[in-house]
Amino acid sequence: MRFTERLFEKVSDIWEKTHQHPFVVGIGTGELPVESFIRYMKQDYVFLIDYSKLFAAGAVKARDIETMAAFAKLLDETLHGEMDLHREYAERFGITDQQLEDTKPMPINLAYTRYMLNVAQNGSLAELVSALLPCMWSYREISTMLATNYPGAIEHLLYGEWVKMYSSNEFGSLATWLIDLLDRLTEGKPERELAILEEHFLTTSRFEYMFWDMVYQGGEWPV
Ligand SMILES: Cc1ncc(C[n+]2csc(CCO)c2C)c(N)n1
Repeated sequence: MRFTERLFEKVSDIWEKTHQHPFVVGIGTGELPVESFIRYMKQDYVFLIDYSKLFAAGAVKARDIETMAAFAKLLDETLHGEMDLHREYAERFGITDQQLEDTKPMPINLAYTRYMLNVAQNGSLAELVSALLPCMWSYREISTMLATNYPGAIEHLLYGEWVKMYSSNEFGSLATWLIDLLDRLTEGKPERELAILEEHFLTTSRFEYMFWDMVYQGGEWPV
């Protein structure tokens, strides 16, 4: 069995729970309150600033030029492709780029990015990829699930662009590249090392769920 198949099984419960989360379902039905989506966009924008640094760390840790170049492409894709989507949405809501950048991360957002940045600083390339992969892979699963289960989702005036971008083949292939990379990096690795990678994958899958819940519930600091 490929190592990533084992990972997929490990997180099946939390990913299933994510697919049923009212925020995710609300994007599909189009019934998500717009204030929740604005909160998500702003939090996600600052999330992506930190997240893109993980790709820079991946380029540093890579052992060959091809892998370095692929991480550099991911970095560029996030800062331009994906964050353009957020900037376009923000413009529709009358939010400036500066306001987006000045967003203060909520507790779960901060904990999630600090967890991954810590792995980026202290762990191996395989650890880094295990920690950052649920973000990319779970979005591919969520957006293709939404496009299949809610055929109108892609045309929705507000949330359609979101579903379209994340369910695109281009985005899907970025996740596939990382999945294949992790399988290559873990070939022949001892169980003691694999268990650490599995733990990172489960932890950040849980953070993904908590991120959706944070932007749905409010998720602010107590005072
Ligand atoms: C909390 C959160 N988790 C996952 C993603 C999805 N995502 C982040 S980077 C990337 C690929 C390259 O841009 C993808 C698909 C997100 N936006 N926000």
